[in-house]
Amino acid sequence: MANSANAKESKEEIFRKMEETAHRLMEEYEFVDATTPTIARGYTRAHGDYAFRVVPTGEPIPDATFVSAVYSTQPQGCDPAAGTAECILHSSAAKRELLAYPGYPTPLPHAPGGAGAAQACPPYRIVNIPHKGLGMVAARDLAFGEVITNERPLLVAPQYILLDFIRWLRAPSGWENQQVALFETQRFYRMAYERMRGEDKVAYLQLYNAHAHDGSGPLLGVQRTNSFLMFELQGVPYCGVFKDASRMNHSCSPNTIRRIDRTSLSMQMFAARSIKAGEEITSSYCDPLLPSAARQAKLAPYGVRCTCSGCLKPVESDKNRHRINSTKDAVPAIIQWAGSPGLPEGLLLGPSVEVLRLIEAEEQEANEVHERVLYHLALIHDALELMGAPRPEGAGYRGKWMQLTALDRARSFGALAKYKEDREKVRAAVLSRRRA
Ligand SMILES: C[S@@+](CC[C@H](N)C(=O)[O-])C[C@H]1O[C@@H](n2cnc3c(N)ncnc32)[C@H](O)[C@@H]1O
Repeated sequence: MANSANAKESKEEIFRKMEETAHRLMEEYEFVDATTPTIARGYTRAHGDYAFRVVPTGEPIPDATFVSAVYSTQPQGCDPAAGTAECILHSSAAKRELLAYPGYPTPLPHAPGGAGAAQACPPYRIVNIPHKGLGMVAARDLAFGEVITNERPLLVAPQYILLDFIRWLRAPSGWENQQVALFETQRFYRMAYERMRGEDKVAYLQLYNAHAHDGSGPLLGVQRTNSFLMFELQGVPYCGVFKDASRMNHSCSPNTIRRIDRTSLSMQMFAARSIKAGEEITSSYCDPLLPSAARQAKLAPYGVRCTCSGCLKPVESDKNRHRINSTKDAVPAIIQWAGSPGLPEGLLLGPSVEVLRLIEAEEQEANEVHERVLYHLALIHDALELMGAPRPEGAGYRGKWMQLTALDRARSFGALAKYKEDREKVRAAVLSRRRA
């Protein structure tokens, strides 16, 4: 007992020291924001957005080094019932890029009445999960491809802490620099938080914070615990924090597929396989095809020790996942096989079916390799049909691939066009084989 009390004291002592350091260093600097009348250069105000910067007291900052952030509530005038996201953008160019996305802005896809009845009557409940805090469970049986969440983020912000200003902050050590970076980033977040609707403020602060004691501050702590990567702007990755989707716990064998819809600034989670009522709905916080030990190392900062079937039987699972991960684009090989009379019918079919079987055994249906393998199988079966050796499974593979690509409305049109093109190449190859 005495030992654990000492350990607790020393941990608290460390946190107190971290906070003191951040405060001491920040006393040396003056914080200027858009509401401060003294700000002169570079201050922008347009359409309710504003920029701010941090400057050291009494020192002019060269233009090239000042820190600014553009705050914007997005999308504007679209579908107010679906809410808006408060965006912290690292430059005006980033905002221009966000707004210039083709088709932007649109209402959420899967509007109520369609699949998005998900929102009016969610097919999930948020409940306590033993040893995991809150989590999401299926409120009813869900079929492959069903919409689970269909949500706009509460907050969009750069994935990494904006460290630029540390270049001119003369903190004595890397650790102190880090504390100041966390402290300052929290201030960036405060601006965005103040702009949120009341109910969104409450929802945001109710989210779990796994960074409560590392100097992050409550707003940044929630972002670091709950954000999903959404897109890049000017080469900078941006993440979103979601009221409901952020309640999903981790599994290395997740049962959801995640898609970002940029035209509506939203994210959808779909069932990656059948999910039974009461089953936990999960997402993966790391690359699930990494070896188990590497996954556990990536999950440690989230306080997650995964107990999915892959993590419980790592030797066999690592081997299977390595095999899945080795599946490369086989379209050129399929075309070559389709045009070569000497090659057996089952040459490429067998290995593709084997990988599909491993994907199902390892519950990796959410992985992009799943879509790739289904695509290979669709083309192989197209070739077999043209060779006069049709197999009944072909339509199933083709249908499932089409269902998967349709989940991403930005990509589905191009994917179908590529399929037509590749199928044409396969047809030409089979014809040349016949002539040979
Ligand atoms: C994004 S939140 C997920 C929702 C969270 N459980 C809650 O109560 O709001 C991430 C946090 O959930 C917990 N968590 C997520 N997946 C877990 C798992 N597989 N096992 C244990 N804890 C998990 C960890 O505390 C992690 O930092």
